[in-house]
Amino acid sequence: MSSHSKIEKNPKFGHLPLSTSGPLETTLTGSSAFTAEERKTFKLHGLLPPNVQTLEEQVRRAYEQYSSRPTDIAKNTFMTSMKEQNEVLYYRLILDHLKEMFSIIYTPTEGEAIANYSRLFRRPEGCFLNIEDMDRIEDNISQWGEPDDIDLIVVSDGEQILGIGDQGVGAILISVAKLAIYTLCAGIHPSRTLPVVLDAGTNNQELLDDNLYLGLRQPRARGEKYDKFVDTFVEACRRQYPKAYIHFEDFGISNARRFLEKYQPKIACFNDDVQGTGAVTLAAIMAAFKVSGTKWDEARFVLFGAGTAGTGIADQIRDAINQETGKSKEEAGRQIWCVDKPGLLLRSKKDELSPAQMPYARDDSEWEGKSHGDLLSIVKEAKPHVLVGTSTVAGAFTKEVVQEMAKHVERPVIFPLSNPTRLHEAKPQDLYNWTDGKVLVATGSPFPPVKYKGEEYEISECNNSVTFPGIGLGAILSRTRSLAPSLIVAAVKALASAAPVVQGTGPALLPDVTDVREVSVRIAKSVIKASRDEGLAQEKDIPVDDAELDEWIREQMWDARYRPLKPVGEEGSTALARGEAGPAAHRRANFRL
Ligand SMILES: NC(=O)C1=CN([C@@H]2O[C@H](COP(=O)(O)OP(=O)(O)OC[C@H]3O[C@@H](n4cnc5c(N)ncnc54)[C@H](O)[C@@H]3O)[C@@H](O)[C@H]2O)C=CC1
Ligand SMILES: CC(=O)C(=O)O
Ligand SMILES: [Mg+2]
Repeated sequence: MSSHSKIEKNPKFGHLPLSTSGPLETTLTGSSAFTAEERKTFKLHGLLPPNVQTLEEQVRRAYEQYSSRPTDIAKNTFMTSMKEQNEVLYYRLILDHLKEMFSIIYTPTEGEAIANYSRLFRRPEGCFLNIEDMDRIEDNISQWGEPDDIDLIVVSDGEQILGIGDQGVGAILISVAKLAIYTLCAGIHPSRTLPVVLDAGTNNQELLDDNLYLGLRQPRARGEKYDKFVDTFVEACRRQYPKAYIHFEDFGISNARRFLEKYQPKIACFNDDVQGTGAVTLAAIMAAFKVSGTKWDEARFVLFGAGTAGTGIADQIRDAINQETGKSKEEAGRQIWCVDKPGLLLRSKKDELSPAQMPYARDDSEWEGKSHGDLLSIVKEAKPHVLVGTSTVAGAFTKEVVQEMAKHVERPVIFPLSNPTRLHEAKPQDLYNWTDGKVLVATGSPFPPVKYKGEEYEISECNNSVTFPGIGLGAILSRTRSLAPSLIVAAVKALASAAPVVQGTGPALLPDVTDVREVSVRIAKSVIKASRDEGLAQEKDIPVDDAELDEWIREQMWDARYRPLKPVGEEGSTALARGEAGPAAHRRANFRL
């Protein structure tokens, strides 16, 4: 069997890096939406009931089936099967019910699916690499297509999945979910992507003891062997898919930033937890300050949980203060108080701090005679305008802490960002109640609207899913050689310019998920321009004119609709659902279990 989406000539732009229109060559067969002509061409009569349906009718039926599933995890499993059967229908169904389904295919429900991966498993989806088979990495990677076929690789080693820790091989599902978000929110062609898990073992005893666990049953590798594993993977990607942009997701605290610093200058890569989270949080803070009138030179920030995400956020805030006020980065860092397990980060504890935490360690002399071991004491002293949680400590923002903060600032900005929902540092409803409705809040996972004094307030979702799709789209279309920090700054500015918007009764600090496709265009445009200005863009045909650039981006965004099909005429094709055909789809379809 062979099927692939060809790179086409567009009448206006000529060659386009991504193909999103025109007929697909395919041998794939099946689905009630095949036209009468296609049924004839592909000899489908007798394999299908006679009524030809539209995609809209299929969506209606699929939505009824979805709605009949009794629990969120059952809905998630249904959607996983749907994706296997018909990718176009899967994406159309979600796009038509984006707000409702986002939390089913992404956080929080995807976290549950990942934790139960080896029990819910039906079919493998993605590329499984393991540390004991290092010699085979290049070969395994090469099976997913020709060098031009893959634009985007999402990879995780599963050590710190969302806030639920080490999930071993189940991490494949975070790579799969992030890629689905790329397609939904930025129109990245689903067949030109590759989800990867790097299985280096696991330290999750429950998984090691589970005889159904599908990953390597051994402790997580560290040190030289582990680094060689990641290096071998990156080098194999560079050789096999030289144009692909690599997104690192949910690596552990000791590795995430280390690899970002190692690879960022050399290749087009991105760490979502460090950079994506930092970018979306900064944009939400900028929007909040437009509402509260807080000035950057006086703003104070307490960041609770100074790990991968927390220090990524700290860096973005520090750089924003530096840009907005002209203060040095060192001076800017003094407006930020980072708190971790032992309390405030202090210089005297430097041996216990990571390199990412070091710039934020406070001088001990500032805190002589003052308590700095708990959040309440730190809030009392620092009097922050902004309090962000990336600690995985549910309920850490207590009534006392929040009310202490509200004593010192008119509009406390509070972002409990730990996922999944059950780990949030506070619930938005409580934050409203405790601050007389003055809080400006955004959360890591979706929350229903808050009811306060007879009004309803939408809660903005401050999740890196608002930023990474647009950044990725910009990086891919410009074929940026690397994602320099200035490209992230460009993305933040584009996002911040889209908020706040007045939504119902209150200001939304970030655009709603239903607008995120438009937001992605905006972000991608900024990233592409920045890449070109920095001399990093390898794509030669980027339009100079703004309106044309907009059109050029939109032309290359994949949408969930059926494209005409034409046969490639190979013998022996099997009956498969009608979906998008491409090399990755072909590999998925070819599994025999
Ligand atoms: N909303 C969003 O877009 C994102 C949210 N997150 C969430 O942030 C959380 C943290 O993720 P990562 O930074 O990747 O994990 P991490 O493990 O790198 O960082 C967590 C940090 O919290 C600290 N911590 C743990 N208990 C604490 C306590 N009692 N007091 C103070 N600090 C404590 C840990 O020592 C660690 O430094 C997760 O729940 C994750 O889902 C992460 C990335 C994006
Ligand atoms: C959203 C995300 O990337 C996380 O919670 O890890
Ligand atoms: Mg993550």
